[in-house]
Amino acid sequence: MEDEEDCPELVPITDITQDEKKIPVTIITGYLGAGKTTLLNYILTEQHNKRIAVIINEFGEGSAVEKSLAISQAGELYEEWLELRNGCLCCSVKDNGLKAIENLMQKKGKFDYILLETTGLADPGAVASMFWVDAELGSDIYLDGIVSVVDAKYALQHIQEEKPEGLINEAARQVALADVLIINKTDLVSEEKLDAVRSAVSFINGFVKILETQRSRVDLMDILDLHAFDSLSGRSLQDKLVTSTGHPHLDKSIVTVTFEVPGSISEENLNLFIQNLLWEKNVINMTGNAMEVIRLKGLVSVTDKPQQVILQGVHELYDLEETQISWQDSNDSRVNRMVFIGRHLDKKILVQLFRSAMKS
Ligand SMILES: Nc1nc2c(ncn2[C@@H]2O[C@H](COP(=O)(O)OP(=O)(O)OP(=O)(O)O)[C@@H](O)[C@H]2O)c(=O)[nH]1
Ligand SMILES: [Zn+2]
Repeated sequence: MEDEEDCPELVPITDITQDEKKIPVTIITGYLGAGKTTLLNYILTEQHNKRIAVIINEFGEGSAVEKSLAISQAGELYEEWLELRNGCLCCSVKDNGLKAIENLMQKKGKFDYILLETTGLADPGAVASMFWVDAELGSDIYLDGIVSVVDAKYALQHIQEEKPEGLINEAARQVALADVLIINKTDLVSEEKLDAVRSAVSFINGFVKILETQRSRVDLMDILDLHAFDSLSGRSLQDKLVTSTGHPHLDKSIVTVTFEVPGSISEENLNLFIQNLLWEKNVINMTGNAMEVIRLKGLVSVTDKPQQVILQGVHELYDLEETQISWQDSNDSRVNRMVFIGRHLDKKILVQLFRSAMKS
């Protein structure tokens, strides 16, 4: 009979969702040696009012000992959760962070934020995706944002490095996926160099918020609680679209493309449009290359839906979510606003395809 007390019927579903506080996760990514661990160390030793759980990736063998020394101060590598003086929790792992997060969930209540460092060569998109595919994880935590750290001295070199045909440069990919970008080690470069890094980065990702640091010293407020994936309100996206400058198309590099098309699209056609792009990869540009979308964001008007719908995509995965805002209440008449970050993107073709998907 005890089981019946937990029966879902006894508790209104709305109460469950309101009571369950999901824990935000921020992914810290960036090229080898850019300053990710320095950032996490800084956060772990600063006084702040958050209880942050940090997962540090120790993939690069060389620096592993040095890092753990810095944090544990015991000179030992550890894989268990370690409680620090300022209330934070820390764990270093050798493989992917998923297992560490699962272990961490057993300590629920001891922390209210998770920071996850990916290895320097990791594709943060794959890590981000895991929050969408793992339903069990998804009920406890949510992805708040992706922070990328670049090395001011080597960023240009890393970003511009040519990869063999078909491969995307991972440094550029990390910039493309970032919600916040930290240009670290500014002490090592001239103002001119810093300018060049700044423009290279905004060329790739027209929406990224840029911070410039030494020793990864950031204001926590600038990197936490971004709600980059859940509260992309119609207004903020519109503001972004208005202020963004059109970036010229350049083959072989990652660029940002945005458009706005008034009207509505059926859910079915919207899914087809996205799937052709993300899954089938059969959308071709003028030079015959398949468009490759790394990051996709949108505010769409779906036929027969009174609410605004938010579209979020990272690589092959995407998600359509109805917002609380209905089109009637907002001052906007129905319009679709889309942002694509990726390679071989052609705005004209994307708009044409979207328009024809609206008609059919
Ligand atoms: N000059 C200078 N050095 C820095 C700065 N920030 C970090 N470093 C140094 O850069 C090196 C790499 O920093 P980490 O924080 O370990 O970099 P990481 O991104 O975690 O490196 P991986 O985990 O190997 O990818 C360390 O020796 C740091 O002390 C900075 O602002 N200026
Ligand atoms: Zn690191």
